[in-house]
Amino acid sequence: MRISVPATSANLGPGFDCLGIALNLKNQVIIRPSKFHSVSLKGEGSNNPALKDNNMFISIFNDFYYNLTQKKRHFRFEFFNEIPLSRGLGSSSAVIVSAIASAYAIEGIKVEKARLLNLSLAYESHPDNITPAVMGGFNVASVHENEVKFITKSIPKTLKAVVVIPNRPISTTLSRKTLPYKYSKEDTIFNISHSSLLTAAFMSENWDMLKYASADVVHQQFRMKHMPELFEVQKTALKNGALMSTLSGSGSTFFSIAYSEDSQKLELALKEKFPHFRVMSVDFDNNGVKIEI
Ligand SMILES: Nc1ncnc2c1ncn2[C@@H]1O[C@H](COP(=O)(O)OP(=O)(O)O)[C@@H](O)[C@H]1O
Ligand SMILES: N[C@@H](CCOP(=O)(O)O)C(=O)O
Repeated sequence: MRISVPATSANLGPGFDCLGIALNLKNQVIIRPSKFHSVSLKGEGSNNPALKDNNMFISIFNDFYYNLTQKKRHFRFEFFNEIPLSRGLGSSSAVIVSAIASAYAIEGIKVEKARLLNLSLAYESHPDNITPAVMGGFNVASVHENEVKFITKSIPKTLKAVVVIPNRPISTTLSRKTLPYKYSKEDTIFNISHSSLLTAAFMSENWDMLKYASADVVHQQFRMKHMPELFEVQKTALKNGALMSTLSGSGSTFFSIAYSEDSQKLELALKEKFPHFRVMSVDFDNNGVKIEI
């Protein structure tokens, strides 16, 4: 059985914990029953010993597999990872979603995407990464009475993402602890109105509105001040054709959207100015998690 799951960029500026989008940058895993437990890792994280000895995918998969079957079996796991760890591209959500989906799929049990999403919520309480990881596309997601309520919109091929990935990892859990405990009424109104405008812009494909609607005052400035070069990344992106440019999740990646015909110019400008960062143009993903038996 093979399963693939996309990277995700959460928040998109003002939509803290509720907006997210899926990228065609994927983790894949092949799982086969085996006499012994074994793991092979290629790509991102392959030189990280924790991923061999204490792998979050394997522990979530084993828990779900045991709860579903009451059996303990051995498997061979072959991981091919494209999503960098702890860079704000939803690596943990990708692991959670794909581990739960695999435990069901390997037993031939069908699980609806909405159910998979709600099972994933037990491991990540904010739904802005897990929803696009499951569904693909742009997503607005809220937790209402312990259930994720969401609306998905496909992204047309005329748009591309350009990501700038610094070498520095940032743990989402730690980064959330550095945010203010309280916000003023003005800042709250600012973010609610911008997040609503941004959602309407995606839904109506009014791409020229993204630049204004993607402004945020609740999290980016507090996170970016620990890596001030990111302010320069944002300025350079907006000067070179980005329709919007925001911190991806909790960082350290910076995420921009451009018309496909402008994305190469944007990628080159960012590569030239920030040669020490990884810069890539990436298509959007409109499928979400995919399972092949
Ligand atoms: N491919 C992977 N395999 C196993 N665990 C992973 C993988 N990718 C991420 N993780 C786990 O998720 C953690 C990163 O989560 P987090 O700080 O939320 O970063 P991100 O912003 O990438 O989601 C890692 O420290 C690791 O425990
Ligand atoms: N809304 C969350 C999103 C975290 O995304 P990640 O990709 O950094 O895990 C936050 O801003 O903390």
